[in-house]
Amino acid sequence: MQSWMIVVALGGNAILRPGQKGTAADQRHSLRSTSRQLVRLIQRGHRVVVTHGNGPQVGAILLQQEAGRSAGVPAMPLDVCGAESQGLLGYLIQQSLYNELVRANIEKSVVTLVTQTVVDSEDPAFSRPTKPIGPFYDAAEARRLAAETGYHYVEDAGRGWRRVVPSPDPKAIVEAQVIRDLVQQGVIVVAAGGGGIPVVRDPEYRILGVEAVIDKDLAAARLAEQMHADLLVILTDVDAVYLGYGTPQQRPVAQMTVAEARRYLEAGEFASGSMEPKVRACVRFVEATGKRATISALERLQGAVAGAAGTSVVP
Ligand SMILES: Nc1ncnc2c1ncn2[C@@H]1O[C@H](COP(=O)(O)OP(=O)(O)O)[C@@H](O)[C@H]1O
Ligand SMILES: NC(=O)OP(=O)(O)O
Repeated sequence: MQSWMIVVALGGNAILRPGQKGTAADQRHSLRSTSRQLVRLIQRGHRVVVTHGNGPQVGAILLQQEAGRSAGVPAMPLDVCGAESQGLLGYLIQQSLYNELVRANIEKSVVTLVTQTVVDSEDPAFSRPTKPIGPFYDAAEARRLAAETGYHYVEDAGRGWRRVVPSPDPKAIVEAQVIRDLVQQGVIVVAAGGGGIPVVRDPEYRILGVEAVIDKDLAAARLAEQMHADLLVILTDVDAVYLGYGTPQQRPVAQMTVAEARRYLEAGEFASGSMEPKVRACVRFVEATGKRATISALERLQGAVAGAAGTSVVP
């Protein structure tokens, strides 16, 4: 049996299902089946690093900051809210994985690491917010909120209007080496949640948090690259990447080379803000390492790792 180091990026539906409000119980419930799938990988001898999105959660934490203002509670900036979301989700994932490991009679430690991701302070993304976070609003409500707060709202993939914040490109994961050391020791690590807390370097090489939310798929690719992972797995709510998605001619892609993926990206086959960053993340990882990356649904995780389900991106 091959033992791979695998970075698994969990999509939104691994934590919250459509129609759920986002209570702790909702998130615990969804995470139970997610953890079962991850533990099956561990049973097969793979070493796993788990990363996850935070869009709904960091948006909710921001709203809680604003609600607290009237009670005189100081509001925290977006980087601190990102750190809070790593703690919130890391705790739920870590506990859920722990319980599934106990159920499977596997003795392994699980830890969550508060993780920082270096971005470029000159990244043009800072003046062009694109990352949707928090709840969905109807158009009128979004217009009212925009006028009231000065925040930016956009229509998100036909699902409603959401606040958008800057999303700079992740350059490096500050804690990558310690994550790798822990994984080599057999520890299951939850890291770089929400793409990691965005930080910039000053001329003395110190780091400082900045107000943004990083795309978790692009950050997962950086993490996988820095960890020398054997495989990057991006889990979402579709079984594969499709060409002609949403049209009567749509067809799943079982495998694409980096060159083919680039051609499809240029042709606009993948919606920006959803499938486009996932494919781009895979291209980055495969190009940098010569290894394979795969995009699939949570329920197909075992098949996707084996290369028998989902969409594989290969050199
Ligand atoms: N070409 C495509 N093939 C498959 N899915 C696509 C494509 N283009 C856009 N999508 C959309 O991408 C969505 C997954 O992106 P997103 O919701 O951002 O993922 P997650 O929250 O799981 O990270 C799918 O539900 C699908 O509607
Ligand atoms: N940070 C991030 O990409 O979160 P979502 O996947 O929830 O949008």
